[in-house]
Amino acid sequence: MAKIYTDNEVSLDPLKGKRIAVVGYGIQGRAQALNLRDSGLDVIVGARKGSSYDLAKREGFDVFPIGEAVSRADVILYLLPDMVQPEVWGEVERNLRDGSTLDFAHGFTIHYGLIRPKETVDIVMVAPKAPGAAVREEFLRGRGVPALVAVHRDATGEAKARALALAKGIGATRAGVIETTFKEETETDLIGEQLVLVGGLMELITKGWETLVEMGYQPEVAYFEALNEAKLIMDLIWRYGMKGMLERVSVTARYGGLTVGNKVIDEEVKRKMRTYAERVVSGEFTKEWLKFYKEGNIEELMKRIGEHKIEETGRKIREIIFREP
Ligand SMILES: NC(=O)C1=CN([C@@H]2O[C@H](COP(=O)(O)OP(=O)(O)OC[C@H]3O[C@@H](n4cnc5c(N)ncnc54)[C@H](OP(=O)(O)O)[C@@H]3O)[C@@H](O)[C@H]2O)C=CC1
Ligand SMILES: CC(=O)[C@](C)(O)C(=O)O
Repeated sequence: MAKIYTDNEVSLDPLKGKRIAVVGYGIQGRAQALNLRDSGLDVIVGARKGSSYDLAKREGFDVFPIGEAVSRADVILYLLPDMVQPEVWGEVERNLRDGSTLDFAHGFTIHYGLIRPKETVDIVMVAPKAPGAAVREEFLRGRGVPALVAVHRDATGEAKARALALAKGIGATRAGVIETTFKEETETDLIGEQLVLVGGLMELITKGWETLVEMGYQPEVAYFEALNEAKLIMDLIWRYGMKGMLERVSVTARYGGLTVGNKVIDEEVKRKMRTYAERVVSGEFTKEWLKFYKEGNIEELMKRIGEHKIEETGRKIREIIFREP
């Protein structure tokens, strides 16, 4: 069983008296900066001029150009998009102080050698296993989201203590933090988001919805069934596990789910999962993603699902379900 660090085992002391620069005030940057500040730590933000810069200012942070923020900090959270990190790296590297700690929320650029920090800085990772919105929302509820921590290089002799303190500062030790490596976090995160969390879920839901609609059922009924209720069932699995969920749905659903589910998501699906997982480990996915990032257009890819009929149905339903009271 992996060692899971929890709140009472971890101290913020390694970060006391240290200035933290959060570079990038986006999905993770904003959530982590707000949580760290609420935890009583000294936080500044590094951002380019634009909407994130303006938001960070509005939310009370001292905001600096990225290089200047880095030069002022002892601990730097490098929270730009993975593919952007190498492009901005020069401005960061020129301003990194010896003995500082460089933190990542995903191991991608270090694991694949896209950036190579100088020997005099720590390289650590605190990777929330959740979207940024949940990192903030759970923190405000007095809870936290689990995270992974890793030390790629310990130049200061304090790298792990600082990483665990960062995990505590964003609230992750309230849930639990597992120590890993940059390799394990990077590969499991890429595999998990492709096979299950993003790719797998989108396709399972849309193909379930399409099946119902093509059989002549109302799209809205199909949406309630295949998407809206999926979240509620997932909540049960999240809180009570698979068996706990089964104990909280009808006996008919229990039987149907247990006897049909594994015929739809069968061994052939699992074989394909393994194929695409190996593609991550071999580096083939990253090579393809690097090429697409340079030559392709992610917005074009987004259009494919954004224009899917389920989205049209969903927009209408969400306007009603989430209407202001
Ligand atoms: N999204 C998530 O929930 C999770 C993300 N992560 C990891 O966290 C890290 C940050 O990702 P995420 O928060 O999604 O990033 P975002 O896509 O939210 O972008 C973060 C910020 O980067 C800024 N930015 C984009 N391009 C540039 C540029 N060329 N120069 C300067 N600033 C730029 C944007 O500011 P502007 O407003 O100026 O465009 C934006 O605010 C990544 O390593 C990611 O893998 C890990 C777990 C979950
Ligand atoms: C939210 C999360 O952890 C993801 C899906 O891996 C990501 O956004 O990179």
